[in-house]
Amino acid sequence: MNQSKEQRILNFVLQNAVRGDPCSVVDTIDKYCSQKEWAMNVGDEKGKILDKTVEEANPSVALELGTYCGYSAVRISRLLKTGARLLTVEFNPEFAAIAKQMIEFAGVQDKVKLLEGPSEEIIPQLKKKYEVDTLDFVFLDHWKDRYTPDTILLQECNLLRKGSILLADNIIFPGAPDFLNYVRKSPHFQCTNYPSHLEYMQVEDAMEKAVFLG
Ligand SMILES: Nc1ncnc2c1ncn2CCCCCNC(=O)c1cc(-c2ccc(F)cc2)cc(O)c1O
Ligand SMILES: [Mg+2]
Repeated sequence: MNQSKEQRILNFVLQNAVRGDPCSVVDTIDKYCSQKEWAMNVGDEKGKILDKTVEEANPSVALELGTYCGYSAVRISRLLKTGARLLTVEFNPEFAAIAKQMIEFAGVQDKVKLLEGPSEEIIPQLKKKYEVDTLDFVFLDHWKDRYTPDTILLQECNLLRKGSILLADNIIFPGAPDFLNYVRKSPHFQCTNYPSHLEYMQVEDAMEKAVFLG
């Protein structure tokens, strides 16, 4: 049975990156996906915006929606302080299996908890089942039409606190127009737009930061 693209990306990392070195895993995925096969990792240009936002948030507890191959989970967790943790949610079991191996190869498995399932099921479980009080940082990179309902769900579950930072990928391409409308119109969020480009392409894209005001 021929391999999936995600399996080919993982194999390229296992053969070319340095085990236990998150930066080399991130760079190796970018090398493969810019030279061999495009894939929907956040990529290095938007990844630098992600890095800056994670450093600004300096989170004790971070949530990622949409793990895919684990590129941004490795990218985020490499910046976390001692004792801090990232919960990352993946709906697709094949992607989750690849991401698990990617996270372990990068050596960040002690900082990352991979949760398999749809975001709308996992989010209501975070407090009781995953012992979360509030989230300091949330990276939205899953189904674009889930950004708004999940942002509302996070508020309903009291998972945000004054100053919680949300960062959303793909604001322009594929686009998340209802999310943009929702957070920019809401008195509960202070928004900032970061123009960029679609990963590995010269197509316009952007990220939106939305700080929860309580
Ligand atoms: N826990 C959960 N709950 C719900 N859905 C969940 C989930 N966990 C995963 N998913 C399911 C998300 C599937 C991937 C989401 N990301 C995307 O769809 C995405 C697409 C592009 C793209 C760009 C140009 C093109 F020509 C084609 C595609 C780029 C990106 O940066 C993207 O993030
Ligand atoms: Mg994305």
